[in-house]
Amino acid sequence: MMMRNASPETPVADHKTLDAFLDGWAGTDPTRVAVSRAVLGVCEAGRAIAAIVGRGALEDAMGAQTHLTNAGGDAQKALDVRTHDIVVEALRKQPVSRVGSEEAAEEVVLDESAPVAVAIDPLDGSSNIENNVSIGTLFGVLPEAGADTFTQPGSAQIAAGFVVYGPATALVLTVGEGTHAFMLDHVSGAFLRTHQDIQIPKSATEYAINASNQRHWDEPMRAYVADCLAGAEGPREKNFNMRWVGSLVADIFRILVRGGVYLYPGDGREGYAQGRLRLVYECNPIAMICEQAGGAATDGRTRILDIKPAKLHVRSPLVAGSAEEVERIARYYADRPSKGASPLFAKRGLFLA
Ligand SMILES: O=P(O)(O)OC[C@H]1O[C@](O)(COP(=O)(O)O)[C@@H](O)[C@@H]1O
Ligand SMILES: [Mg+2]
Ligand SMILES: [Mg+2]
Repeated sequence: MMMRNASPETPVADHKTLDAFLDGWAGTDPTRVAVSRAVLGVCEAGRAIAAIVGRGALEDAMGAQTHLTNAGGDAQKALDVRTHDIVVEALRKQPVSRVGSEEAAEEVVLDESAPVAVAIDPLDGSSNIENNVSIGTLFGVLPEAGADTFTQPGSAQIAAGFVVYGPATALVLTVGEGTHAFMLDHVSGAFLRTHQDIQIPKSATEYAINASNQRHWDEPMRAYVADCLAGAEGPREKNFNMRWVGSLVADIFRILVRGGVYLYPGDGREGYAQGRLRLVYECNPIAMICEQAGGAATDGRTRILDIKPAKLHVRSPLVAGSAEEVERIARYYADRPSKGASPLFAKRGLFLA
């Protein structure tokens, strides 16, 4: 992992506690104190969820279908519903006005006099719950703005992060001053900083996409991936590797460590015109984390953090990770019509290298 200002005076893994980090950032500023407490609330929930996930199939309420669906039309699994309840109860103890959750059609109002709100995906990577593969919790902290709270653009976020329940339970966090990672010490219960001021490598030789949807993708994405697949003999003149965990948090953690791009374009399947991911509690937190780590995030054309959501559960395509690669993909979108596949367009990729 590359570190900004790395030098003998700047430790890369100072093991500072999350509490000390947040105290240092917040000081006595009332909004920052509330943001810090909201983050600590998510982490309290994260500790509880990590303990459940760590027991795997020994736990009852995990990957079983509930026969319920969420606002996005996804079938809810037992752990989706259980983690929603855990995060809401943890945030109820903090100065949080409302929670906009993937697993509740309407926002959950807690205390309208509180200064900040939390947008959250309580359980990211639901298809991996029963597979013993990393899953996570994704969140953004927004200023309270009444009925308009969750329709603020992502640039309004004061903090964003995710907890990934993998071999280690890790918190990736930004409060607008770089992106940092903390590992959960399961013995003490503390989150300790292990990655200070993460910098995503600018260029990439690895991409993450669900390639089984290739025939449904829009034309710019098809052309981009075709050029990557052509490798050293193609217009990019270098070989690419591909990884797809199927849990956004795990794919982004890898990109923070070694670079690359995460891709979920709009596609031709019914309901997928804007891709699969939700703007407010998935794309926006990831975009702030990536930008604060020197990376970038767009919907292919527009900076994610500039998009004004029409409502809480709207979807958005996502292109996130290494800055130069995200910019290159934006050129594929700028140079191509948004619809229609043609071998001519596939060739035009040659001119974009
Ligand atoms: O199943 P697909 O189409 O490959 O999509 C996988 C993507 O969907 C997600 O699972 C969506 O998140 P949820 O699990 O919270 O619905 C991402 O974590 C992941 O990157
Ligand atoms: Mg998710
Ligand atoms: Mg989810």
